[in-house]
Amino acid sequence: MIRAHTVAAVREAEAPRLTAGEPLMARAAFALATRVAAELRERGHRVSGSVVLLLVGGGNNGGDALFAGTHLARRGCQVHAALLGERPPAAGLAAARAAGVRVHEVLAAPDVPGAVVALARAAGVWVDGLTGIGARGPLRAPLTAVVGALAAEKAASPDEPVVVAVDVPSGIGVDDGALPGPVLPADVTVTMGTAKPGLLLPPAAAVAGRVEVVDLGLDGDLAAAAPAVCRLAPADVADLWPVPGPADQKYTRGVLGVVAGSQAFPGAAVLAVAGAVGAGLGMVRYRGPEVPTGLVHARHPEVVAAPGRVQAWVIGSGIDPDDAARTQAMEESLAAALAARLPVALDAGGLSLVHDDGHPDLPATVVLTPHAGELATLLTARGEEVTRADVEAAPARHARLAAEITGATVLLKGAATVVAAPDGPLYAQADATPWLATAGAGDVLAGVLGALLAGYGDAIAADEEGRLTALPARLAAAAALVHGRAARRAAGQGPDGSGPGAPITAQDVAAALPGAVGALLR
Ligand SMILES: NC(=O)C1=CN([C@@H]2O[C@H](COP(=O)(O)OP(=O)(O)OC[C@H]3O[C@@H](n4cnc5c(N)ncnc54)[C@H](OP(=O)(O)O)[C@@H]3O)[C@@H](O)[C@H]2O)[C@H](O)CC1
Ligand SMILES: [K+]
Repeated sequence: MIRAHTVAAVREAEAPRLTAGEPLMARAAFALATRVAAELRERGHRVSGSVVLLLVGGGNNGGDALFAGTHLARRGCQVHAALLGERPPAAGLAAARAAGVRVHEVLAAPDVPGAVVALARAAGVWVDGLTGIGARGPLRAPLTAVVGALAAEKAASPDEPVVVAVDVPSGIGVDDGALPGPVLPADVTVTMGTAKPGLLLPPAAAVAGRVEVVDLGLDGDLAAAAPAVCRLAPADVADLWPVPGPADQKYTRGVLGVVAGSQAFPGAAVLAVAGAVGAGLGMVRYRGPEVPTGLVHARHPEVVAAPGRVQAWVIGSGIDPDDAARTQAMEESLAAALAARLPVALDAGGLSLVHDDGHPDLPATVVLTPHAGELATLLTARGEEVTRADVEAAPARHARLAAEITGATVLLKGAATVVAAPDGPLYAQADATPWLATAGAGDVLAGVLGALLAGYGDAIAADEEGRLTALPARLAAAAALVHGRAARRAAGQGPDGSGPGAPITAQDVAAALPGAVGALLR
């Protein structure tokens, strides 16, 4: 699992070590230089003779870049430092000059962006050491223009320069993942001591590239600080996955009640059920009208269409809130779940059940699964004037707001999926593929989540002391990881999303679930 800590937590962890004179910056700079050298080699370039450009800000972020440039110069790189801070870090500058780094006072140039781009055109690696955790707000002039010009140059360059961000891409919202202004997208972010929330949270996560965490020896101090954002890795999900044993039967594996689909949208019933059975569970009880029931049975004859004991519910996929009969069925199953303290996934039309405070203080065992538009509608219905664009610009903040207002856990779907509960860390999962943006994919995800909730349903229902209140959020993040991995698998991409992929349908994703789960458990 990747754990990300806020700027305040990092400062607090660093302070005693800096006071004790620990060489944190030296460690950081050496690791940064090592990564830059590795990037050169991985692209078939010799380190010696390669041209590296340092973009140097006025603080210690720039200091990291300068000391790293010192190491690279000593390894034979031709290193250029563009000084872009009013007061460049003196110690780093002296060390860089002594090692033969060529220093350019570009702030004195009549055309600062032009001067930087001219240096960048000659360099194979650009090291973004403008601002790190000390940045306040969007980048100020002239960095805004410099970064904009470099981003355009990178996009247009046939040579594909590598951008390595120091600690964070300069200008992102370090603690909230916002993109308040222009940022130079990184191929790799070498982050010091611990990951930062902005490297995992959308939209900024999309410009961080591959994140490499440098061990500065802060783990002990940071362990005391609860992480602000977590990202589950496959191994974490494998540890969570309810794998059956010899003593298991369908009720110990988990039975899921599915209230999805309607005469108007029968397919959603098939897809939600397919997501559940593909993820693996004891049994599905499908509750719905004749047409979707017939379709479900045609593809999943093992599904039971009769009422009975369940350990979790999926409610709402493919249901229009204006459909009175289906809305009544949704209300009844939600009421039954709450009365029995069973976990629930509320998807699509099911979200309308929390548009008013008819269910005040929902437990965190209720997991809402909106996309940005549905979350904007929900928040607006609950008195927060919010648009889809607002949610997309700050997904984590709005997911947390909805969790606080409703009491439920919120899984906000998107290119990166954010999970927020009223308490505890945010989760930010980036396991999907753009091919997953296809009709019905959300229905399948609801089924995967339902299967996981059913697997833990009895334990959650029996959890009087609240020891498992953090579990639904973790299961939601796990469902997002498996759903994304199944989509990559179905699209013919690597587990890391590599490769161009190919068109997939929601059913392809469901069909790839057993393989994706099996790959996790290996
Ligand atoms: N603490 C340590 O020894 C270690 C730090 N690490 C690295 O250092 C940075 C944090 O360094 P810090 O000096 O605290 O701050 P930054 O360098 O990130 O940024 C401050 C400089 O940036 C300017 N600034 C601030 N906001 C903006 C903005 N919106 N636009 C443009 N420029 C901005 C600021 O100028 P001021 O005039 O506002 O002072 C400073 O010049 C951390 O990220 C690590 O990279 C080591 O890695 C570990 C040890
Ligand atoms: K930076």
